Amino acid sequence: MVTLKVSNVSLSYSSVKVLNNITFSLEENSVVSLLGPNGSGKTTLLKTIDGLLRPNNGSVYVNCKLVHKLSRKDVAKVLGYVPQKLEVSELAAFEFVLTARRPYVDFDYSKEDKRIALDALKEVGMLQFKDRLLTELSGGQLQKIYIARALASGANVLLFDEPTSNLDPKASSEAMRLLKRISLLSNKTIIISIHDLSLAYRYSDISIFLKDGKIVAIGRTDEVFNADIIKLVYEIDTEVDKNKKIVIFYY
Ligand SMILES: Nc1ncnc2c1ncn2[C@@H]1O[C@H](COP(=O)(O)OP(=O)(O)OP(=O)(O)O)[C@@H](O)[C@H]1O
Repeated sequence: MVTLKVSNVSLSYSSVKVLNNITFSLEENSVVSLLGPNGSGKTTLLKTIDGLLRPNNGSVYVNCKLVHKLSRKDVAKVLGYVPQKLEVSELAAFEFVLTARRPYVDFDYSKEDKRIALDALKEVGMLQFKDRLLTELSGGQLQKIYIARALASGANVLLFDEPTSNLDPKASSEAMRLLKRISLLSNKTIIISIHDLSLAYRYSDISIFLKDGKIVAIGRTDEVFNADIIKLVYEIDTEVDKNKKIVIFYY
């Protein structure tokens, strides 16, 4: 089932066009890598999908609903956006994950809300850290708590802006494995903006390559990931090793 449809989206900051006629549809149970050099428009596209930025042209639909017509409360029920810079407040992990239930709450969180938050913490393997303050977590642990919060929101389209950028190699692959598992178990569509080509190649089902605000290539990762596309997008020489599922760079 198609969960996200981006149709002819263009967006300019002042007079500079940053997204140029972006069109694609995604289905549930998929991990999607959003790739492209610095400044190619990845964050702008994620924020536009989340309704934080309004496109000059085109539309974004989630579960067939036009995102820019929804209230922020209703957007939070269908889309979870996790920015690159994770904010750290003086909340315990459980309290923070519970805030994902705010759009559903009139007065106070229900037993069901609390159960959903605990289940999400369990899902990401962080139940034992539920009472730990966010300020006292490592970068990898904090990323997992943010993933738990996105899960607890009930949204079926989750957007992550460079979730691995501050993580060491082990924590990065753990986070990607977790997102992959969640997409399969919970019927989510997960878009991840990412610079690590090997992680994208190994863990994503679909890849979207952006350059100068345009889609250069989109399709199944095993079909679109090749040295020619990477050269076109990043202007570097690589070899894509299909057996080891890694991208080797020739500097
Ligand atoms: N608020 C803004 N006002 C004006 N220009 C902006 C604004 N935000 C981003 N830009 C410009 O839009 C372009 C796309 O930026 P964006 O952050 O979407 O790229 P990106 O692909 O996410 O980059 P990176 O990989 O470095 O995070 C860049 O040229 C950037 O300078």
